[in-house]
Amino acid sequence: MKLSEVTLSHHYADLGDAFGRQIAPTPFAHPHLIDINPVVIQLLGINSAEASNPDWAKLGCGAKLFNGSRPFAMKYTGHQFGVYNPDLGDGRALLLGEIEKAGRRWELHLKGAGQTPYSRFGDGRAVLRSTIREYLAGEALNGLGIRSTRALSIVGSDEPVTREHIERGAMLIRVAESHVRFGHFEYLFYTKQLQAQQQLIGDICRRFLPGTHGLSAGEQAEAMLRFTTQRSAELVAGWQAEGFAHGVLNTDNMSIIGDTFDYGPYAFLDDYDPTFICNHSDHTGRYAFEQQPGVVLWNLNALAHALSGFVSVEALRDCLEQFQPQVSHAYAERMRAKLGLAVEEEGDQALCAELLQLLQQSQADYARFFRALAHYRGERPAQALRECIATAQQDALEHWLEHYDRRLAREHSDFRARNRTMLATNPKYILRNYLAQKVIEAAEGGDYQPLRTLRQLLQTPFDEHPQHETWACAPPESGKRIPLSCSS
Ligand SMILES: Nc1ncnc2c1ncn2[C@@H]1O[C@H](COP(=O)(O)OP(=O)(O)OP(=O)(O)O)[C@@H](O)[C@H]1O
Repeated sequence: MKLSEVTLSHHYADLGDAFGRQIAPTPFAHPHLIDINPVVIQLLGINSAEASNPDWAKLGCGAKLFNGSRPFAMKYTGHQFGVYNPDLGDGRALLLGEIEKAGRRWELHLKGAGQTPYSRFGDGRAVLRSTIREYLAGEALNGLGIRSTRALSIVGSDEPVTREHIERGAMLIRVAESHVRFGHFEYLFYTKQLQAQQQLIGDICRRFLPGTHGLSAGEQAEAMLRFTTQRSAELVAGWQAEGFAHGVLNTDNMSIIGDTFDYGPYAFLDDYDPTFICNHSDHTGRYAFEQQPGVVLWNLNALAHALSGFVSVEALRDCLEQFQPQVSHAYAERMRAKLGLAVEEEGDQALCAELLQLLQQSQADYARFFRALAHYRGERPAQALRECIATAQQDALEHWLEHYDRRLAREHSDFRARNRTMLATNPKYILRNYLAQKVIEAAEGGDYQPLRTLRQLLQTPFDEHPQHETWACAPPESGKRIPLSCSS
């Protein structure tokens, strides 16, 4: 499809006034295209050659609208750091509409598009820094097989936007199968709009749970909660296995379809530190890395409560009780794959726990250790692994390797097969904070090539790219733990 042939439909705006307001974007005066995502272009069924279409700069900032576009600010609320906030909604983003491709409907959401009725005191803008971070993170998580929103484009401007410093405004077209958050249901529940809530439950069911067609409102609400619980469990298991800390797991940042949603002060772990807090506004560690499964369950409780007009307490409880076993199962599966274990055994959890303890005590780089483990073939000394581990923990490493050797001996595959699958499971390229920072600084100076290179590497994070070896390094001491705030 050519860009000029793209026509959006907009089922969400058709749901009615209870769900938000139609509102025009406030475009940039002098927009320029910073990057267009070739993978997402294809996903949407747009011809690859259209990547060079000059219209993207205008389309990516609302200066020109896609055919059929009906920019719409969605109303939602949510629990932020455990406290209910009734004043949320799309304060700087607009749902433009959706494109259907191969039976899937992709919504386009323009972030940074100016003020809306839900902006409160905000300027409705996003800055280049946070836009790049969101753009790259969506690709990084997708590349690792973890559900996430993605982005189609980044458009920059010369418009000054005041944050801690003066920065430049940018916009991003976010793409997801749904932008509905837990907070949408909380809003309709706390404002006692149960009929509208039923409409939204029906809408999610129609799109994602076709088997629920014809069921009662209560049955549909329960099916939706089961679906969201399962998806959220898989999601958080993926984060824990790949070392991703979200940083702001408020219920307005929780997607009903289990996508990673809203990238603020997130970080991938460098050293394995389960207590890691990536958000410097999180003084109590509510959203620390190791707290994520518990916090996601807390959020699911908030969602369940919001559905209590339709579902009995017993059924809600039953749904939520599935969460912990679902997380354990999904996490164990991912960790077995990371360890190169095809067969499931009872002692695997202990093997994994022992390793994580070793990595933590050693302050070892999480991603690099697993990548090195893929090349391990029982050699002594296990030099590449020893180099990942602190001197004081070398005996513990030896002990763990003996355990691992015995375990590998019970696998059916040989080294070559294990090496191949482990290299396709343990990424070589990680979106480390210092890399994102490097790319942002280049972009702020007008050089977008590092951004495009890193985006490409993250889209195929398991492949070797010898010409880009430096992007696969662990950070220097000075690049670790760059503190980030929510300001975006
Ligand atoms: N610059 C801003 N102008 C207006 N509203 C804003 C601005 N920044 C954040 N908000 C609003 O504050 C609330 C919380 O913001 P948060 O940072 O969680 O979301 P966001 O990054 O703006 O958007 P999303 O969750 O869609 O990714 C939301 O209602 C959001 O729309």
